[in-house]
Amino acid sequence: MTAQLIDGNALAKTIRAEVAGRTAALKARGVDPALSIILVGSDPASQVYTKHKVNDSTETGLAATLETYPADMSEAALLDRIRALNDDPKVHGILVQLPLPKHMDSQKVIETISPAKDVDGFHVASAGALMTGAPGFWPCTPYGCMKMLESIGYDLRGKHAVVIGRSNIVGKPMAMMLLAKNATVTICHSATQDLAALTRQADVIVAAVGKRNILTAGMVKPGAVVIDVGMNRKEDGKLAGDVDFDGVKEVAGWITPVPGGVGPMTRAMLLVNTLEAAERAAK
Ligand SMILES: NC(=O)C1=CN([C@@H]2O[C@H](COP(=O)(O)OP(=O)(O)OC[C@H]3O[C@@H](n4cnc5c(N)ncnc54)[C@H](OP(=O)(O)O)[C@@H]3O)[C@@H](O)[C@H]2O)C=CC1
Ligand SMILES: Nc1nc(=O)c2c([nH]1)NC[C@@H]1CN(c3ccc(C(=O)N[C@@H](CCC(=O)O)C(=O)O)cc3)C=[N+]21
Repeated sequence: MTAQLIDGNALAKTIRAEVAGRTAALKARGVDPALSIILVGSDPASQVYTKHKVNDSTETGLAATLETYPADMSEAALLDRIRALNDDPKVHGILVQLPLPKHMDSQKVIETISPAKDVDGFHVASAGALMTGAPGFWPCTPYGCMKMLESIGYDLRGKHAVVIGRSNIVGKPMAMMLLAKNATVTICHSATQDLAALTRQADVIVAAVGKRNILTAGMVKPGAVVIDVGMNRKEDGKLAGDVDFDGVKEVAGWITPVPGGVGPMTRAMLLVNTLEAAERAAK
């Protein structure tokens, strides 16, 4: 193996410790940072993820409440519940776990969350703030990827970053964050022609597609930094990313594993955003 590993578990642990310290300081000033998580339906994966988020929060001293509702809850009832949380000064962050049941309009639900409490960073106002460089919450997954690059002291200025995937929650905000650090950014998607020709020119590659082995060794320039956002279930039930880890690690300079890479960082950045929301509310 030539690549050095960027350990998401270890970095997330450091970040959680920082959050715990800042949370204690805020509590000493009489503000109890609080996150409300809403889960609609009983998707097993979502149940596991939301439980993880509650445990992470409690561990760092943040108060997290998980509200679960039946899959047939009406959209109107969910919007009413979000508005009540918007108006509750004791609640600093609101997260509605995705995906929502099919009869709901996810974007409408997200736009109902107050931007001041949008700790997922999915609101159109949060997206606009990121695009224009205004203060606002950054989506946790790309934010975590930026922290991983920062942790290795990587200077993005003038570097070519290739992002594979253009979703509103990962690919697009990732590209904006890299651009803000003065990288030259290429965004690839399902209609991209000759993906390999583009990735071979990249100093940094972020894979956020949701397909195994979308990035293989022959597509990577020696020494490049490879960040794997993908989460796929293998036939044996184990998690795998979008990157052919065993092949790419022989070529890349740095690489993130799955599991233990971007996933734990996403959860850590949710805590950072929630704490930030509480600190802003306390001002
Ligand atoms: N680690 C973490 O914390 C998180 C991980 N994830 C994981 O990251 C992955 C991406 O998530 P998300 O952005 O929500 O997914 P989406 O399905 O919303 O987006 C996938 C993107 O990949 C593009 N794409 C599909 N096929 C190809 C291809 N052959 N070549 C190039 N691009 C392609 C799509 O292009 P087009 O737009 O043209 O359709 C789309 O832009 C998933 O595996 C998800 O599970 C997501 C969130 C958090
Ligand atoms: N409103 C909302 N916000 C989200 O941020 C959100 C969401 N909905 N819906 C689902 C996706 C997915 N997501 C993950 C985050 C961390 C891990 C994670 O910690 N993964 C561990 C492994 C966990 C395991 O073993 O299953 C790892 O990669 O090491 C996984 C998935 C957040 N999402």
